[in-house]
Amino acid sequence: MTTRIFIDGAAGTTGLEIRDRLRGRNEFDLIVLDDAQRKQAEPRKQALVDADVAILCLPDDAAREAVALASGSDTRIIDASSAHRVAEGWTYGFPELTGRDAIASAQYVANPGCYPTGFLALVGPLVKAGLLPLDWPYTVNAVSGYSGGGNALIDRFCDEGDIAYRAYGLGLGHKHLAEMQHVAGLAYPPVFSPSVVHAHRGMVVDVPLPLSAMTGATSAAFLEGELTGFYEESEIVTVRSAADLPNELLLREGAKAWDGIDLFVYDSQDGAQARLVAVLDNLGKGASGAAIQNLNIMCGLPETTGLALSHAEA
Ligand SMILES: NC(=O)C1=CN([C@@H]2O[C@H](COP(=O)(O)OP(=O)(O)OC[C@H]3O[C@@H](n4cnc5c(N)ncnc54)[C@H](OP(=O)(O)O)[C@@H]3O)[C@@H](O)[C@H]2O)C=CC1
Ligand SMILES: CC(=O)N[C@@H](CCC(=O)OP(=O)(O)O)C(=O)O
Repeated sequence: MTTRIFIDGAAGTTGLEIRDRLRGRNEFDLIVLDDAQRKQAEPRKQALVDADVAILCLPDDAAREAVALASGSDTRIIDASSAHRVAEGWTYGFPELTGRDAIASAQYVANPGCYPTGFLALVGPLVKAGLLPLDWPYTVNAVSGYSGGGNALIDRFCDEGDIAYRAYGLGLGHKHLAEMQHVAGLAYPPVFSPSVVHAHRGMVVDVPLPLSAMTGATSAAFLEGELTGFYEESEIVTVRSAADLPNELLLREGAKAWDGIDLFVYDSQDGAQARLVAVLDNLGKGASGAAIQNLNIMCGLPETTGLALSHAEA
């Protein structure tokens, strides 16, 4: 029997990528609304109720509305927005951290934000293992491709063709802070500096660590060893070994879709400082790839089915 899937927001950046990845998969039947209906409450409600799994690729308010429209039905929901990531009754859809069993049995799964995916992939296992302190004010510097801002930011970067770099979140209240703090169990929200560069997709999330000043932190070698062990079984997360660290990390303007994530641990010669760095695709493991991974797990399928795990895949 096939699983009926409704992507609410299928015409948007994240929704289109999910639709492309699901196309041709015979485990699924897609419920599709035409352009005249896709924003109307009644057809959306019907599609939400008819679906076995609904994937919300909507702004936060519309995602809350979709959950209300589906209420009372058995429909399982994967929400790609930030509306429910720290909400009661929702399972955080980061299988490597949350555990696959919790996702497999959940009705409501909140897909992680793109920046938190990089931050939590790095810091989550290390604070859990007690190798980094919970009560440290972490900082996060990150760059994203402009597709991270959805159609509106894509249009802006394409129309105003001369924007090379955009720093934002300057009010220090970015919507991803809550999930970074909550999921890692940190005492403080990180100081977060997000930015956008003139590339369609891809992101680098960088967590600097002044190790020698951090009570309760260990050496970079231990951090790398812990991450390597933690992700040993993963086909999605790769920890690059200290012997194999590139001396520059690049985003390419024309990068293809990629659902993996690479983690790096850099340190200074005297071991006093380190940088934890995650490189991922904001639309891959940062959004659509993660949604597909969660969908696979919820449907009892191998978690990497349909994922693009080689850098060269389109
Ligand atoms: N882009 C990314 O890298 C990531 C995005 N996300 C999250 O995923 C969600 C979708 O983002 P993204 O795809 O980038 O955004 P887009 O703006 O590209 O797409 C959103 C889509 O939702 C549609 N929409 C808006 N309101 C309604 C409504 N009331 N009913 C039905 N459809 C509606 C929009 O239609 P229209 O354009 O006609 O208004 C559009 O097609 C957001 O919550 C975003 O934060 C999460 C991780 C990464
Ligand atoms: C470049 C850019 O604008 N990025 C988005 C985050 C994309 C993302 O992860 O979105 P959600 O958390 O809403 O799902 C932002 O900073 O708001």
